[in-house]
Amino acid sequence: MNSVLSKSPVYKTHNCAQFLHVPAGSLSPSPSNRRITCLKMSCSSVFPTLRTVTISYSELKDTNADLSMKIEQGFGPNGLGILSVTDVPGYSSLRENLLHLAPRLASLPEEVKKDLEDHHSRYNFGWSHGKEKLESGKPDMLKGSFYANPVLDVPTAETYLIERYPSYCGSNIWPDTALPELEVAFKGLGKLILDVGLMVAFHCDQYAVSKGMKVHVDEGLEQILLRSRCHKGRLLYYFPPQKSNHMQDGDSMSSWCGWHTDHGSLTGLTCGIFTRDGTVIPCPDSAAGLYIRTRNDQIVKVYILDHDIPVVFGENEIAYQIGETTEILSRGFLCATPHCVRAPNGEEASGVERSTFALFMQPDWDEKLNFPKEVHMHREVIPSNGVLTFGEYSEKLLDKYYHLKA
Ligand SMILES: O=C(O)CCC(=O)C(=O)O
Ligand SMILES: [Fe+2]
Repeated sequence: MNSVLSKSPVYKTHNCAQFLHVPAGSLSPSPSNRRITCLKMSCSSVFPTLRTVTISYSELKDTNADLSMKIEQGFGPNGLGILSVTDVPGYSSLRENLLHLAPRLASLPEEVKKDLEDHHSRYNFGWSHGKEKLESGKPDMLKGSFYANPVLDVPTAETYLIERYPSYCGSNIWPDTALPELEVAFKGLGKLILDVGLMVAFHCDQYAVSKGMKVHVDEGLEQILLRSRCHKGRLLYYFPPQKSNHMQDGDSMSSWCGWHTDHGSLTGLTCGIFTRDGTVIPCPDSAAGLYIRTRNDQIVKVYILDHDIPVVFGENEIAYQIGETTEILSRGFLCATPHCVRAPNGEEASGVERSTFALFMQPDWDEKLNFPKEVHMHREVIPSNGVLTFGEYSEKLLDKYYHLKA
């Protein structure tokens, strides 16, 4: 395996931040009706900041609550593209437990991390560092990722499926000896974000119905996600400036994570933590963090007002974004969210690391996707009958972007 690894080309993956760049014309020109304020950033540029739409956990779990307005403000054609869920029981400690393990994982000896790599899945299971590409085409050394399915350690035992869809059908790889806490912490947070995400999906379906869309009882977002074996968590660790090259690209908006839309259905995101030598610190550069491009082509930094102090969305909130597959299947009622992550700049940014977690909720590899006649994304991979399984669709996208087979 090592000899294969040493010769292996650099891959980009579907979950990777740099995988899909947003075509300029793909965003709706309609004006956003969200309240916009401006924040002066340390780099002397001014970016509008918007408060995320928030839904409390108790509202969300009430299946009789009409949350259509909030779903529309968050995910609809004029929405911001992100909403966050507050007051989720047990969330804060699960988040802290897992995010603190990211710097520890990243600082394990290289040979230990090598054993956690999975070339066959194009590094979509286990440890991945320097296997994905930056916008410049150079290997992405800025961050390390650890991928696992938080629900199923072995999604299938069928060899032909593992060969056909290695990025979904492979098995989890846990650092049982080097970092045994990781498995429990990863699964705990991943499953909670999934459970809350299913509730978000229920209300997305209700919204689509309220807009007159015919959603067959088995074909709504909630049911598609409920029966999927393809959910994938990604623990992200952004290396501090001196250990990476990002100072070279430091002035660009997407210096830590390029502009992209996620490929699956719904992504759950934690608010990242910033650390120096493993100790939590406030982020030294208010311009650093998650950015979103709105439907009217405005770039905004995502804030919520926490005790009236603007901070990157609340550390006790789970943010959700729409992925491309949902935009396609909902015929545009729910829109994918272009986003990127900016690294901190300046003297004080030295030694600053960022850790966060994303859960990519996506349809099962066997799920038949009926594409509409008019699609503005990846038209060339969709056959004339408009039907592909999610597994086929994902593999075609990997081939399209990378021309590389594992
Ligand atoms: O680091 C973040 O906050 C976002 C990461 C992300 O967008 C991704 O992994 O797709
Ligand atoms: Fe993303």
